[in-house]
Amino acid sequence: MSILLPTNLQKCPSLSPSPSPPIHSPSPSSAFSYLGTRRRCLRFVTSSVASLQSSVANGSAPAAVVVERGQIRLGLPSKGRMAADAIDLLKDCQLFVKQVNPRQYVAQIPQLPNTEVWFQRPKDIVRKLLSGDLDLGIVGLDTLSEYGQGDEDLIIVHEALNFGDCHLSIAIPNYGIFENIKSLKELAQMPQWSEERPLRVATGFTYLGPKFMKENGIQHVAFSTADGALEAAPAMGIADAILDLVSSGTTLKENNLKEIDGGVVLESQAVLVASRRALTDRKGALNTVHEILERLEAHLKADGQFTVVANMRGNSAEEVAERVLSQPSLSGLQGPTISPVYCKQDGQVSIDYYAIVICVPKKALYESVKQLRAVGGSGVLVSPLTYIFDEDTPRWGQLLTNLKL
Ligand SMILES: Nc1ncnc2c1ncn2[C@@H]1O[C@H](COP(=O)(O)OP(=O)(O)OP(=O)(O)O)[C@@H](O)[C@H]1O
Ligand SMILES: O=P(O)(O)OC[C@H]1O[C@H](OP(=O)(O)OP(=O)(O)O)[C@H](O)[C@@H]1O
Ligand SMILES: [Mg+2]
Repeated sequence: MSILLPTNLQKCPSLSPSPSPPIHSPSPSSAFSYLGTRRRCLRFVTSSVASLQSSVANGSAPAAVVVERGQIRLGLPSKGRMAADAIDLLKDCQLFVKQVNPRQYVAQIPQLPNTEVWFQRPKDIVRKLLSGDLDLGIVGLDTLSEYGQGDEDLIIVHEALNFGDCHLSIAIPNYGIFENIKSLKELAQMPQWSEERPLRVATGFTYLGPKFMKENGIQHVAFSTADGALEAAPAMGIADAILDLVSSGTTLKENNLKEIDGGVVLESQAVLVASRRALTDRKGALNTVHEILERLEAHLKADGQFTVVANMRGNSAEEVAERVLSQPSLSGLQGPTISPVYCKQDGQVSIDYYAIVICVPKKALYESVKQLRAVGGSGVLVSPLTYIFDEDTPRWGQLLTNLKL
């Protein structure tokens, strides 16, 4: 298996041995002061030339010490598909990112006064988490996996932010020698591939691609890389297959390519990621992550649910509860809330109806309405839910365990 790296990386001057640079001691200063030589010097404090070389080769930044600074830094995608959705998600959590104009790369969230937002390309968010220049970030799992390369410093705090859905998948032409190939196994077993003439795969994922092929025992593979429009590579004769992100599948279809069984490397969506070092060593980082996580969980949990209110005739709250709970989709989050509906008839206050309130998953709405009707429910009102704050935040407990706190 071989990887054809872009020539600029092969010739990168940082890959050749160089004398040790001077060591500068870190000093607290404004965010901007770390963007120049000072940060590069700081990195050398903990990075040997050898580890720096390997970091440069795999595209990640070397590990750094936690430099003191007043603000927690959250990296958000500066452009592309994820940018607007990330800001919208935070807005839905009542965290309003105040960006004066789209070309300004730093912004504030008034609700989190100790936190500043830095807009960066998704892959740079991952690199800067690793180098200690960011503490938290929102990126796609694909980008995190490719550029994070399983680094233990990266902790996924929330793995399903509900946007940026796509998968990383191998695709081959649906014509010629590939016409009847339907699976990765069949692709690997084609007699065409040998040491001298490997299966040529074009991809931007030069870490995940070879790793996946190795894990699947596929030997005769060579990777080439490009920044985009990879779907053209097979028709141009540059590659036999591609490994790229797919969401609607339109680009593959329009370029006469198909996915194959066993060819999905990764299912991806946006995730909230943090630097372990920042969470354990940076004052305030853990509190910030707790608040963001609580808001995210409350919003995302509510996002999949409707509140359903209905009236039901009955003799007592218990009797109505039994009828409601006899239906599989009507138990709500903890059970239905049932309250008497007071009516005045002939000067007398009586209770003939009970109001029931339940939360139902959006996908189960119609089924729930049918079940409500089946047990005598009427006047069904459905409204969206904004937040569900549970007693505790499950992911927070997992995070503390992960951090051994
Ligand atoms: N159809 C899709 N194609 C590519 N990415 C997608 C798709 N659907 C969702 N995504 C998500 O959006 C992320 C960002 O994609 P986008 O193309 O906007 O940025 P980028 O590729 O990192 O930047 P650039 O293309 O400018 O280098 C991807 O890493 C992935 O998580
Ligand atoms: O399944 P689909 O919905 O068709 O989406 C998949 C395409 O979208 C992305 O390309 P992008 O638009 O980022 O262009 P690029 O290839 O130039 O990066 C990705 O690299 C695929 O080419
Ligand atoms: Mg792209």
